[in-house]
Amino acid sequence: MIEARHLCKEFKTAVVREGRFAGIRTLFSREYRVKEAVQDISFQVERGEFVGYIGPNGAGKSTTIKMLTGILHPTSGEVRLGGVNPHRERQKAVRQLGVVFGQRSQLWWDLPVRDSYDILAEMYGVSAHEKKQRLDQFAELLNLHEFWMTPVRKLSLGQRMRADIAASMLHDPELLFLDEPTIGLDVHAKRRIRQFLQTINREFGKTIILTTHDMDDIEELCGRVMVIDHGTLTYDGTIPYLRDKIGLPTVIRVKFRGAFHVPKELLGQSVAIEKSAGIMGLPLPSFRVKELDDQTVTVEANRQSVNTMDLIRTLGMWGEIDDIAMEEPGFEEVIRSFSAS
Ligand SMILES: Nc1ncnc2c1ncn2[C@@H]1O[C@H](COP(=O)(O)OP(=O)(O)OP(=O)(O)O)[C@@H](O)[C@H]1O
Repeated sequence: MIEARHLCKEFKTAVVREGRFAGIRTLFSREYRVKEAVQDISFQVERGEFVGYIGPNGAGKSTTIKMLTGILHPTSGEVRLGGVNPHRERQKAVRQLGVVFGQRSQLWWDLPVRDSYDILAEMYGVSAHEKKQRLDQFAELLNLHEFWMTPVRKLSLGQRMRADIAASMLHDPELLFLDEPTIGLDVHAKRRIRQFLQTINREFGKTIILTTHDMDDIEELCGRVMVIDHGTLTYDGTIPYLRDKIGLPTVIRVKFRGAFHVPKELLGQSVAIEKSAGIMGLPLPSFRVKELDDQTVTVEANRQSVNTMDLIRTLGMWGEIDDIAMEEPGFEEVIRSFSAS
């Protein structure tokens, strides 16, 4: 559905001069600074995928999305959306493409929401019957009825986002690009938008690319995640694989029944697991005792190197285990650690 081949984007900005008449001297300056915002990015997205596109501020996410949607011309490289080049065949590309920028609305500020849909339907050649059918469906899924007749400028941020997402889907595109659609929204509004996106992906088979700083969005919605940093793609795969690759420790809380004994000197220390057959020359797998109280011991272990059953067996030697809870590292932590590494 999407094919990006060796995409690059450079921005040239004039070097700002200092001192007297700086503004005028800058205007006539021939000195430029080149920013390589996106450097040689290639990937493919299949029909029906839900892909998260994430990275730190200034990494190049919006620039990539703008190139994919045909808004920005790449300095070099090529994009194909369902076989169509969005820069050369703009009209054909926009028919199969919906775009939502969280920071900017595509609706008419002073018109009631419903009127904006009438204009968009006219622009995209959507028949009255199709428009009604789709709007009925979206109105129910996104609860648009509550602000149907309200001018866009009077909508809350959550309402505006819902109205914008419905607008982007009015011509029934196969592909939806969303740039920060949940930015600034409360938990309730985020949930509603996530549910809608899930429905159009799973039930209607739409392909979705989502850019967000909200890691819960990514974790709840995306089967695949692409990480961009300093303009280059640093990861492309699933979330569990990314977690494994980083190897952040899993936190394991063990509650004991009755008396148990953990030598106090082990607190904060690494404890080796005496497992059956270690590999010659390699250190024994270990875990770290993080906290200790009357009933529970909290330990950290890297599940890449530690077998959970071996770990539980070792903890079982300290007392009778009543309950075990495991906490995987949060996705945000995984990404932070990935970018730092
Ligand atoms: N029109 C432009 N002219 C010059 N530099 C630009 C332009 N647009 C973006 N940049 C620069 O390109 C780099 C990538 O910007 P981009 O907006 O794509 O990042 P981003 O990952 O979307 O960031 P954020 O999460 O903060 O929105 C940044 O260093 C930015 O300053």
